[in-house]
Amino acid sequence: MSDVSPPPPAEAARTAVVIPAAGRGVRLGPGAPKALRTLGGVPMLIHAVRAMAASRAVSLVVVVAPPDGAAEVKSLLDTHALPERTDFVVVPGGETRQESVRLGLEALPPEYGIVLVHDAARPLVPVDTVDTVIEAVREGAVAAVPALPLADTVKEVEPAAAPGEPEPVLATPERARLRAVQTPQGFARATLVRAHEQITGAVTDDAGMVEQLGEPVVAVAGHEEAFKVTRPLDLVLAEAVLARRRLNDGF
Ligand SMILES: Nc1ccn([C@@H]2O[C@H](COP(=O)(O)OP(=O)(O)OP(=O)(O)O)[C@@H](O)[C@H]2O)c(=O)n1
Ligand SMILES: C[C@](O)(CO)[C@H](O)COP(=O)(O)O
Repeated sequence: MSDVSPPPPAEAARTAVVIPAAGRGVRLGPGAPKALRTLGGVPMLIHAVRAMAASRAVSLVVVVAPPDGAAEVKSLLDTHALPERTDFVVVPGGETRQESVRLGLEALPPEYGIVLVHDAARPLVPVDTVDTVIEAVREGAVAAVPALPLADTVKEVEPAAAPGEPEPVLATPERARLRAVQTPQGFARATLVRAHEQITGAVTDDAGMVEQLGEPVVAVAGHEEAFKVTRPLDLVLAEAVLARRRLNDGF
């Protein structure tokens, strides 16, 4: 598998990526904002930016930095090697992921018809997954999400009133119909912008907002290495995946 994708067809709509990177990383534990913590000595955000810029279809990456960290993020982008064919913009983020994505969308120049949203917290997504999402949108999907089948059985419960109390199980959804969705999620820009203008309730992903508009969303093949670094154990896994890649690449 190459770590850079083939060039896009000349007539394809231009594609930009918004990377929300403004979260604190509370579940990861005390320390710097999650996106600025290192993996293999390189900030997680830089891994995520490189993963997006590895797609030749991507010509702009908008990084949504921690609200007081835009200068630091700009300096990180200046001091790490990144492809010259890609432009980079940094904007300060907001209180929630949703608000951070909206601020990133507002920074997009008009010529970008396709927008991907990718968590800085998914630093190791392979370029093939990025290209699969872009391809689905180019071929006419309004929204496309990378997704994987589940290994665990999932239960719907009545959430406990206090932590540690038993939770009554309400239902067991049919696992074969469930998917764990990842990022980058890809969109026709106009639809994603409309979703961020109209949908105000709490959501956990951008595709969910598009679903609330009544627009169709398709799931495409995700990848195990696109996992989200959320808790301390995820960092251990991410370091191991990175070490294996470096060994395979011979550096
Ligand atoms: N106000 C926020 C909150 C989150 N994010 C980003 O959204 C992505 C997914 O969020 P998550 O993994 O939940 O990150 P955190 O919010 O940092 O984690 P936690 O909930 O543990 O604090 C991350 O890249 C995070 O930086 C953001 O840009 N702005
Ligand atoms: C967008 C996302 O990564 C899709 O799985 C996920 O919903 C983000 O959730 P988080 O709690 O903000 O990390």
